[in-house]
Amino acid sequence: MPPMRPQRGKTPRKRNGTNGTTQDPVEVYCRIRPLDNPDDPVCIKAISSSIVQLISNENSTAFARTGQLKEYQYKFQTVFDEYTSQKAIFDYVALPLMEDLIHGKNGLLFTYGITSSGKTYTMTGTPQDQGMLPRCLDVLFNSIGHYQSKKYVFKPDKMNGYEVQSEADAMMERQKKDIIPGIIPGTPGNPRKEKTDFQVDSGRIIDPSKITDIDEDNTFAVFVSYIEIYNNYVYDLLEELPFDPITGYKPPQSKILRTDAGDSMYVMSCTEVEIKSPEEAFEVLYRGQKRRKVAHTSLNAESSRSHSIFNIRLVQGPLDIRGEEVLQDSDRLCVSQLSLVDLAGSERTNRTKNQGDRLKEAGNINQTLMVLRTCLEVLRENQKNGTNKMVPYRDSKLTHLFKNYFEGDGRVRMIVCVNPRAEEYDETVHVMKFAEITQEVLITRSQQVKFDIGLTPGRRRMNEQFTETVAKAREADIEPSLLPSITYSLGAGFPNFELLGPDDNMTLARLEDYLQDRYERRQTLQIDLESRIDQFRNRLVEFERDYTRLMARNDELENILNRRDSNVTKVESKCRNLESRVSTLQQQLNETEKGKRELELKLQDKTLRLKQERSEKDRMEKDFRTRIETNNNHWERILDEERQKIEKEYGIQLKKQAITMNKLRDVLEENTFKTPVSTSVKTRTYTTPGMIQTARSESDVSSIGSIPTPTPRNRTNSAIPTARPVQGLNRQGATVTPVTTPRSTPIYNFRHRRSRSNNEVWLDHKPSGSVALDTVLQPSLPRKKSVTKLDEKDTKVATKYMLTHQEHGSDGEFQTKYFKGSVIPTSGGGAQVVFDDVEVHKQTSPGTRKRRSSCPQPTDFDGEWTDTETRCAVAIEGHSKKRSRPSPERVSRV
Ligand SMILES: Nc1ncnc2c1ncn2[C@@H]1O[C@H](COP(=O)(O)OP(=O)(O)OP(=O)(O)O)[C@@H](O)[C@H]1O
Repeated sequence: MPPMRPQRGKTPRKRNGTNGTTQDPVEVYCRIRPLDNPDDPVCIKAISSSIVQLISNENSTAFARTGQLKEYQYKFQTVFDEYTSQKAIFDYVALPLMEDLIHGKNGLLFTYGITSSGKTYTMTGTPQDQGMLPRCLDVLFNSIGHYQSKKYVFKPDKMNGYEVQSEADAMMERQKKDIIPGIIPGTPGNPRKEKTDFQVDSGRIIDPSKITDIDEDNTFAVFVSYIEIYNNYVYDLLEELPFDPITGYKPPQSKILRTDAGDSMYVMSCTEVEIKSPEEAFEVLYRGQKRRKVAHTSLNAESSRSHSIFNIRLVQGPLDIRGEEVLQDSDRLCVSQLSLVDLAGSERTNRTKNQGDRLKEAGNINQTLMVLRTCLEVLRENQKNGTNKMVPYRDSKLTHLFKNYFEGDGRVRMIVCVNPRAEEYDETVHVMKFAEITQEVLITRSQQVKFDIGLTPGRRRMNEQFTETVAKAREADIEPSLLPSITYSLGAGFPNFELLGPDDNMTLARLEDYLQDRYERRQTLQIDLESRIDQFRNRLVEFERDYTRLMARNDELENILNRRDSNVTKVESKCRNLESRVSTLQQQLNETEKGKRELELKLQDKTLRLKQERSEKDRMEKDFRTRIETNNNHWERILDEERQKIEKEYGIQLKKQAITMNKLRDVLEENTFKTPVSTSVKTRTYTTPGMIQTARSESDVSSIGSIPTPTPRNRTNSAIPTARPVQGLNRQGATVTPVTTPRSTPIYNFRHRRSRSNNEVWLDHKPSGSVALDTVLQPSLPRKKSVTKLDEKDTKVATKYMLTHQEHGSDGEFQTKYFKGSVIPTSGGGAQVVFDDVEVHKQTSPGTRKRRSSCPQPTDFDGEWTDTETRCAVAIEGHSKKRSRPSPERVSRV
């Protein structure tokens, strides 16, 4: 690499023409902070040294949207789990940036994450467990140690650069600023020193790391500045605020960003404090922190409400040729800068419940982070697609200030801080996505800075050695020039040999002596040097031999170590796999148990409902039975009443008939006329089987309005005995039991018998209270007159008579009986009804109905019913033509 001139002291500068230069992605690290309560569920865990696993939960938005639990894995440069110490993180992340700083390169380290994820803790830490920032300061001062320049030798030029002052000027300024104001404590030039958290007596543990690879021919000065970006305004946290005895300190004014001559961004008139020790730096840090906007929120007791930027600037100036003083040339200065940025945490206002100022702050914080994200996205897109979209750096102060870093003027590292609490899942997903984008942004690698300005290297050492030797010689009262082998100096400067004239032999002799002396000394030094070179070469050979041996040994050990490391890695990855499997299984077990519990609950619920249904059914059944019983009773009572009424009427009629008969008998007796009763009875006997009612006499028929209720029959069709005399045949029509009651023999006038043609007129007698049936099967009465009460005149027009009677059957079903008969006029001018058919309609509930088998059982019928012909006839409403004899009781089942 060609030697480079150190750059002039500026903040990172945009480099043009990055073609051909190496680019590195932004290095992103992930740190998972420990839980406040170790038993809390987590949403993220490290599954290897570079991979984290993010797992959603039932409360997450993703689960609410998809109903599924999701798992994502994200890869980082390195993942630091909750057990990683601050020191380890510093060594890994910040120490290389410190090396860069000392080697003249710029760096940007920022912490990013949601509120309370440990950003401030990682950046600052506590005195007992310091974060990146105090450790950086420790390491810096450990490294530059006594190579520091005297105070005020380097001086900020207020335009983002530095000037060099002579030792004398610097001393004057020291006296003016530090020594004189120090006599009067508390004056503005020397603010009263305040004890800081990080002071040694507070138990602070100094980080012992040191960077040894340092250019000793340079002299160093450290400057720090501390700014914050609050609500998109830049404030200088180290600014001395003007004090008014009445109103107190004036509020700070926001600063503006400017571009310097080299196109680099800087905060104009920002205070830069030169510090000579870490303690001085902590004092400054503490002073700034007191001014920083921090507030209590529901998620963090001390939540940063602003983005804070702590800049460490290292100014390096080369020593002069003697290695004594810094070269008085500002162009030879090299300034490098490390910016340590503690971003404010992104937060969702619905979670923090912030109001007023806090809400406004949160809005600004989120806005700035959003701009940062957009800038990185555009940068990535430009780099990937070769486009040249404008990156909106100017949309926020933060991105505007760090524009140069993203355009390739220093190394950029980010620590993504994560709070593993399960509740933080939704926000952590966004953080992870941001980290993913950031890792894809490429930054041009800074080139190595060489501090070669053409002067002999090792000047400082030589000068120190010389000064030391001279001091020793003076102590021993020896002329330093007499110690050539030690001092390696040709002596004091060339004396003033001014020739007074061409004959000034004395001066010439002195000059000759001087030159001789100088030549001899040179010879001596030469010989000494050669012998030293020989010695050195021998030692070098020895070292080389040792080195080769040690290298071989080192290789061996490294191999062993690598093997061990790989074993450890394997075991670790196995452990992690097992752990993740255990947790997956545990999760499955939990889910299964949950499902089981739910099913058990459902079962209990169903059993309960079943019980309720059963009890409801029982109750309904009981209710239904009670209603049937009540209905039965009701109908029985009505029928009873009806029967009694008819009987009563019938009794009256009988009495009347008896009187008439008596009168008639008297008349007959008087005329000595004898009626052949038995013969007439015989001739008037019906031959129709199934006839269940006989007319008694003409007077009986004339009072047909009180037709008696048909006599119920038992299964064998034998009439159940009633009080009234009945004459009829059994179903077979074999047995005729004529009633031999001479006085009540009905007179049947065959001349009045009407034909059974289609001109039949039915008298449909439905006593009031009959229930209308909506069944399919209904008696077929083509022409009919419906009456609820029988009137004598109705019998004059009707040829057929049908009485409807409804009751509950033996099985509890509702049945309707239709008693059918022919209305036959009597010789006396009245009418009689001869019942020749009974139709029974039974109505059964489908639930309780017994299903008939397709093949009828013999027990369902008796007698003639079992033959096919009869069975067919049964199914037909009306009368079969083939049936010559009407059955006494036809049963139509509905
Ligand atoms: N690695 C850790 N070890 C122990 N405690 C931690 C760790 N990280 C964070 N904490 C603790 O968590 C709390 C919140 O941390 P911190 O203030 O650093 O969060 P933050 O991300 O800076 O939040 P904000 O963005 O609101 O400022 C603090 O009390 C801190 O001590």
